Amino acid sequence: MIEFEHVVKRYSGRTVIPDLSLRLEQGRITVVIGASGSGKSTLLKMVNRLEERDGGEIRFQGRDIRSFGVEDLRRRMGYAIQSNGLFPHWTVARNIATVPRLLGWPPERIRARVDELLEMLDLPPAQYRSRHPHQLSGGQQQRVGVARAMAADPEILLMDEPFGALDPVTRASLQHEVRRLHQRLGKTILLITHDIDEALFLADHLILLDQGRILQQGSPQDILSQPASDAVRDFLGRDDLGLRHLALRPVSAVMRPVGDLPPDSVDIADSATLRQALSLLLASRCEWLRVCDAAGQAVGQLHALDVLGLRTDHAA
Ligand SMILES: Nc1ncnc2c1ncn2[C@@H]1O[C@H](COP(=O)(O)OP(=O)(O)OP(=O)(O)O)[C@@H](O)[C@H]1O
Repeated sequence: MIEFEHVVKRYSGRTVIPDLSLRLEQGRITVVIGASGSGKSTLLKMVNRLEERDGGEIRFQGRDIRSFGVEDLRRRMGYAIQSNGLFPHWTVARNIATVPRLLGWPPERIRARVDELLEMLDLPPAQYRSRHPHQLSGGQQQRVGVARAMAADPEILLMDEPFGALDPVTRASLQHEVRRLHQRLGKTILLITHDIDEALFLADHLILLDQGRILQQGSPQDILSQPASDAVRDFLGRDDLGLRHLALRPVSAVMRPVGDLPPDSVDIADSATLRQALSLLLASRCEWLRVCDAAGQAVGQLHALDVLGLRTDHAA
């Protein structure tokens, strides 16, 4: 859906992106991760032409992005940024309605869409529709920023560190929200972050950027299991590689059928990751976990060695 071919970008004669080629596939979450100054925001802004490239070509739906009117292009691409960019004197509803109003949607349709998005993002419309941004928490403001980016049902969502300014708990909850929305709506998303755990959690396709060049790209699993260089290993945090692997696998992938369990076993949700399972085992000092579904029904069980990928007969 978006292709970069030998793209070059310079600022005042200084090259920040020397030669970048990549593809963003339809319906996929592509995450670009890189250190500060590696060119992530520049890459993203070249997609909606907030920055113009100096060489190469960028295509959207097979056409050079310069062949679209800038306004048309931006309406087809939702844009959510770290500082959320909400207009302080406008209500939440008006902020979300920015693009639909520009597109001349009838008021009933706008109202229905605003309410639908507020519901989707866990902000009950009756309570939040008429508030102003300063009457919201940081996390709620970010949600409204995401709702606004999605309002006119864009073909692609561009997200520049959308949860950057949030505390870890709110950040984790919004990451889950984005995953859930993506599973439900199947939108193409390009998200930028410098947080490796966020990148591994959200990405279908991960691009590691360093000084405007791609160090490696692929699925999080592929990159973790086959880092292409020491630079990539450093990027992934050498000492935490194993734990990051565990964070990508759900307990349901390795659990055994329900059977007899010692009385001190502890419950874990079937949606939890092996990393969470390991943490729970360490904290509770038990050997066995009972895996339960959302209704609390046991659906399997897990021994500590299963979590570590070391299942033996001894633990059977
Ligand atoms: N408008 C500009 N004028 C001049 N230089 C710029 C401009 N915008 C960015 N740069 C430079 O281009 C390089 C890449 O910047 P960019 O903002 O794309 O990086 P980034 O990876 O998004 O960084 P961060 O994570 O800190 O936001 C940096 O060296 C930056 O100083």
